[in-house]
Amino acid sequence: MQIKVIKGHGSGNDFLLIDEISNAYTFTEKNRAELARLLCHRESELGADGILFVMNSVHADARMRVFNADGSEASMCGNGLRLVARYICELYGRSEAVIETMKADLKVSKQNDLFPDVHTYQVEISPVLFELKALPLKLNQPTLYNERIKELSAELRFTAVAVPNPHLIALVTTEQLQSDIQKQLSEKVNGPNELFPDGVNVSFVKQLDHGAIYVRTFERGVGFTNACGTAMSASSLVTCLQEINPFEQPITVYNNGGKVLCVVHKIAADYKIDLIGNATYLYEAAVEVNLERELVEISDKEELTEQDVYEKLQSEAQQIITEMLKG
Ligand SMILES: N[C@@H](CCC[C@H](N)C(=O)O)C(=O)O
Repeated sequence: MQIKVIKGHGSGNDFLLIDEISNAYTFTEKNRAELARLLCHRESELGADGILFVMNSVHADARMRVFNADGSEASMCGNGLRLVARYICELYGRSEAVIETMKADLKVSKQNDLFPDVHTYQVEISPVLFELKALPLKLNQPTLYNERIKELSAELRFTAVAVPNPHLIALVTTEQLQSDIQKQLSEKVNGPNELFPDGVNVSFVKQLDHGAIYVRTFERGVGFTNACGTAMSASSLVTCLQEINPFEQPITVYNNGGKVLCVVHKIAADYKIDLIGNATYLYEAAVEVNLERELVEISDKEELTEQDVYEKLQSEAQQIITEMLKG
């Protein structure tokens, strides 16, 4: 079969976007998982952290389904949603839209460029759930806020939160960031284990300055990525709860692929987060795929030039991270 894809990224978290609205594909559920495994494989001609399937919705402007590189489906994807936001706004000539995701309909909108000529979108991250059953995390308590998990680390304190995909977050020192603790414990909770039966996205967070943090995430179903949008949003929330950063003010979140802004809102007893960042297209391609024989071949490809300007943002962000982590 021939499939049209757009390869793009949000903070270097890269995706293949497949439009099931304008193209009459007849994918089965099995096909979507197989496509994710085959096309995202880093040794394939494409390679990505996941696939974003854009579909019609009965009650919203469009529907997003996100599949991780290992073929598992995630309930949400913050960086991916910015790409879908751009795609739908451009498709329908709009500056805002509502996108149906697995567990919520989320508002998205076009924003002023975060950096000259970098397409920028804001997406809503919600609902925010602290109940351990929402992740799920099998501990004999209802929530986990800045606490130790003895099976994972004697020194780190973790917060568990679903937005609504599952996140385990620790505020760490530079030494802990530079050690291999994150890799070890992430592999543990994303392999067969009793605590997180569905796996979890694990983030290490370092405060860099007032209103500025660095977040590195090991993503469930993928491994270390350049950035994870829901993780950066959940991490910003954790710093607000710990009174390190303010609610209702932009927090700059640096990551290995660039930077985003997060604004954490407290509405009565609930929280929601605005995630603002790039939605950059790398190329558009037509791909010949044979799922049975696991063959992928690009038949037509148009390289785009947006990445050239994005790299300026990324190198500025990288310099700041290096300087701040030294200090
Ligand atoms: N990269 C995404 C999250 C993708 C899903 C995640 N790996 C999961 O399985 O929950 C983001 O930007 O939020």
